[in-house]
Order: sequence, then C-alpha cells, then structure tokens
Amino acid sequence: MRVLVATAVLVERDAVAAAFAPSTAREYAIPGATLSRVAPPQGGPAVFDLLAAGVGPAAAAAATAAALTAAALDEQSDEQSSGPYDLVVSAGIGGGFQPEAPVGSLVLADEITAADLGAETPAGFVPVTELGFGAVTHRPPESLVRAVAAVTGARTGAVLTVNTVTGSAARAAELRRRHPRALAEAMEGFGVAEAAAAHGVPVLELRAVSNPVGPRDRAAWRIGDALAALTGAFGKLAPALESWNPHDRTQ
Ligand SMILES: O=C(O)c1cccc(C(=O)CC[C@H]2O[C@@H](n3cnc4c(=O)[nH]cnc43)[C@H](O)[C@@H]2O)c1
Repeated sequence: MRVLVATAVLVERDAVAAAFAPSTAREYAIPGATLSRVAPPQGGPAVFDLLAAGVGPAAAAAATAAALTAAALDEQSDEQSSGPYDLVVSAGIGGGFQPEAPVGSLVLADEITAADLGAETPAGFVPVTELGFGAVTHRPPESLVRAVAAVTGARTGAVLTVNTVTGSAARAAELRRRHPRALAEAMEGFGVAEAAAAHGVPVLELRAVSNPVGPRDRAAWRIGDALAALTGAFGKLAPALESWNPHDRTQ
C-alpha cells in the first residue's frame, strides 16, 4: 500500500516521520517539494511518502497534486514502491472546538469541509455549491475512518478548512452554528482532499489539537504536545491502513 501524508510545515512532517524507522528515510524531488519515503518500524508492505506541502489550502492542493501526478506517471520511483498512491492523509496540528476536542486530543475527519468558500449575501454566508459551483465537502471512506479511530483513539467529526485562523469567540460560534458537527479547524485539509479527489484517491484528515478555536492566545498554543500526539497516532496507524482494502470504497 502506498500512502502520501501531506503536512503543512516541516515540524509536522518530522513529527510524523518520528513514528517510522529512521534508517528507511529516502528523499525524492518532485516539482516544488521533496518527498521523504519511510517505512513502518514493524515492517510490512506499506510505503509512506511524507510531504511538507505548505500552509493553506492552495499550497496544500498544489503540492499534493504534484506528488500524486508524479506517482501516477511513475517517473522516479523504484520498482518496489512505484505507481499511484492508494491513500492520501492530510495531517498536522489544528484548533479544537471546545469542549468536544480538548488540546492534546486527536480528531479524525469523517467530513472535510471548506468553511469559508462561498459568498457573503444579505441573507448570510452561502457556500459555492449553492451558487452552482464545485464542492465544499469531501468524505473519507467510513470503514477506514472507523478503523483508524479505533486504533488511534481519535474523536471523529467534521474538520473545517479555513483561510484565516479563528481569533474570536463570535467567529467560533458562527462556525459551529453553520457546522454543528465540527470538532476542529485547520488550513489544508480541503486542498489536499481536492487534489486526492481529482486523482480518484481516498483521503483522510488527522489533526492533533494544539489550541482551542476561539479568542486568539498564541502563547497558549501547545504545539509540542500536539506534535507528540501526532507521532503517537502515526505509530499506530500503519497496521490499520494495511488491513484496509483500498478497493473497498463502500461506506
Ligand atoms: O499565529 C498566527 O498568526 C498564525 C497564522 C497562520 C498560521 C499559523 C500557524 O501556526 C498554523 C500552522 C498550521 O497549524 C494549523 N492550525 C493550528 N491551529 C489552527 C487553528 O486554530 N486554526 C486553523 N489552523 C490551525 C493550520 O493547519 C496551519 O497549517 C499561525
């Protein structure tokens, strides 16, 4: 099984890499980015390519699409680990809606939703889908969400993709009013999911909560705790992914 893991920044990528066997890391250049290829410490057939794709949905979509296209064209890979990816995972830290997703906890998306992709109207925010365009939600395979949540202990719910980190109680309340199932927000999931969908590859989004969604208090972000939670989750992930049949797209 070939898995592409897209984080935003290098510290998140390194937190994911810490769950894998360090001696297995090899680097591959793709247009605009570098892939780190690692293997689970317990062995097994899975290959994980880690990508620091950049902050925000546009950077995330561009780098993820480049990696997916390079794999599909199979230009650089050696024979053992060549060909298209079976799964893309958007991973990193995120803000947690309180009290459901406390700092340090894990959130796994059963729905990846672009929360601010739309138009403001006199009647309020209208998503692009209601204007007749595109998509605002991608849904990971239910069976895979169940399996990964079971091994990682992650809470499952909607993870919102935002272009602006929420900084007030009023904005947090507005997002929850529009998305009552939201457990977390971050800035890349929807971009990663759009790229995956264009390639017909299933997607997951896994977030370790570094801060509450709400009034801005950057000094209170617990980034180290969240990165440690991310490492722990990826340490448990490989067996669950390997036992999942990527061709089983049934919900
Ligand atoms: O402090 C700032 O001004 C600031 C502005 C933009 C981005 C950041 C980050 O550090 C974000 C890095 C990364 O983390 C995710 N993240 C973490 N917490 C949140 C949140 O509450 N809302 C949205 N995204 C969050 C995000 O995916 C970024 O890529 C800091």
